[in-house]
Amino acid sequence: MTGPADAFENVVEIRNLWTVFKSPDGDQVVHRDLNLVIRRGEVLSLVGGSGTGKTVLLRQILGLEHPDKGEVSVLGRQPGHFRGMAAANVGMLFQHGALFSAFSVLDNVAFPLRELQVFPDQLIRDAALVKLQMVGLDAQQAAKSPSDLSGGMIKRVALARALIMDPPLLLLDEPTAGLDPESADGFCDLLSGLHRELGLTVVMVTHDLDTLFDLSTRIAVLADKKVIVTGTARDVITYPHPFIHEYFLGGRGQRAMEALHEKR
Ligand SMILES: Nc1ncnc2c1ncn2[C@@H]1O[C@H](COP(=O)(O)OP(=O)(O)OP(=O)(O)O)[C@@H](O)[C@H]1O
Repeated sequence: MTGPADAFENVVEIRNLWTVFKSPDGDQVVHRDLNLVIRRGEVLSLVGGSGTGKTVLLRQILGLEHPDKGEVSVLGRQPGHFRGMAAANVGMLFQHGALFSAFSVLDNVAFPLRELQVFPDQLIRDAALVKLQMVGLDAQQAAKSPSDLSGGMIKRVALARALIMDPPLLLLDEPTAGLDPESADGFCDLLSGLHRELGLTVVMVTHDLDTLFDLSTRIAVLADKKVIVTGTARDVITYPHPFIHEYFLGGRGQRAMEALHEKR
């Protein structure tokens, strides 16, 4: 099956991007002349210190924010220009799931389709149930309220909602944050399977090195207000930069590196 992403080898193109936040204390430059291309089918992870603008970049790809200068294009168009169909092109898994607490699981997943006011309700419910099944949840869980779910289940429901319109591009903000190691492993396995089966392009922000090494096909490192290096885990780890040295070769990085060696 071919889809909208098949026509584009570069699913996301970010060219000469500047992001500046104005405040009474002066302007805060977050991105300065940042460039990044995300190719079809890859799992590109964004890594960087706190406040380097990783989440802002995801929001710009989604079209929720716009750069001060430069260009972001998704499938050849500016993200804000999907005319209400953004969810059909880009699915977003927010850090804390962002479910509506007053809605059932099923209604949360169905929400983006209902918003379109195009499809009959039975079809929408069936589509939501199929997506819940894809993330390992059954009809019994569909009737529950988000407050009855574990952290891992909330992430799964939020993922089902992000995928409801079969978007070719999926954005993940800290997908395993707050999960215990077993749930985090299970969620990584699920993401990895869906990436393969659905042929998704994925952009992920994560601070968790296990998740990073498990899922990424390529890593982009943000420092000095731009992308300083992109490549495989091995490529970026050997790039000479103080942030990379501290991040990957400090105590926690060493442990993750040992785990990476054990896997191969
Ligand atoms: N709407 C906004 N108005 C003003 N400043 C903002 C806004 N959104 C983000 N910022 C600032 O931009 C910087 C980058 O924020 P962002 O959340 O993207 O960082 P991050 O790399 O995701 O950090 P972390 O890893 O800690 O989540 C931060 O200093 C943040 O305070």
